[in-house]
Amino acid sequence: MRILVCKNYDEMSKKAAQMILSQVTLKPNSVLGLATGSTPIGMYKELVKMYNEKLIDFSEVSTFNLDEYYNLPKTSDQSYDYFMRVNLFNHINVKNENIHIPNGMASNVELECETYDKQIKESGGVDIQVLGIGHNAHIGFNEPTINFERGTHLVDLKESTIEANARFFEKIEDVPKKAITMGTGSIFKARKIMLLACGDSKADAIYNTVYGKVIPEVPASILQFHNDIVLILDEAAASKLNPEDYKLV
Ligand SMILES: N[C@@H]1[C@@H](O)[C@H](O)[C@@H](COP(=O)(O)O)O[C@@H]1O
Repeated sequence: MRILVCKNYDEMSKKAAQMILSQVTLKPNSVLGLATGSTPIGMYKELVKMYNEKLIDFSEVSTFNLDEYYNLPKTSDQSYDYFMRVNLFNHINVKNENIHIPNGMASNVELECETYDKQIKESGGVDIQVLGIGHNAHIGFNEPTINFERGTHLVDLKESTIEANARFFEKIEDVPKKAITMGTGSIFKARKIMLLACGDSKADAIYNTVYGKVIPEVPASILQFHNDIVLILDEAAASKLNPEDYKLV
């Protein structure tokens, strides 16, 4: 695991955007695995800036998002589809047909999950997967559980995740109780993984991800086994790590 620690959120966001820039420059038809949550918003802002400065071209890029709430229409301003359009897709030249986000309103969820996995495979697989992390070390919406799920699936959200995400909704009762998420297995298949975390509320999850046992109760711990993973953290999220294990950037 490579761990880079940045002074603050803005530096973390810039570093992350530079990695996407390098990826897309080297391979213009890259397949990007994208994440939602508040953590990557700064990175998306940087990417939009780079696009406006003509430093990056998304015309051949494909994207696959990690997850979507179940039973929440795309048009809801809390859907991840809406989030991605507002924070990134509406501002860059990615082609609509190259954007993939699980359909949380699918009437046949099993088929939706199978199709999503098939589409990832047919695209050639994810070149770089962006991840945030939940307080309980969930990645995508892979909650702590008793086994690592391979592919895209429907998941029951933990009470703590519902509480953490309630800040985006008017009231906690409005937070969906289920979501469709890529499996830990699908995430792990990405050629490169970049996990972003900021703030001291993520310090324990990061500590367990880096030093803990590799167990499905700590979903992100499986990343210890990936051979091309970088954690980009701010100082607060890295505060429980041994400074010998990271590089200050
Ligand atoms: N499904 C998303 C995750 O992909 C994200 O990593 C997590 C953390 O979000 P935040 O970055 O807002 O802390 O939130 C949600 O649960």
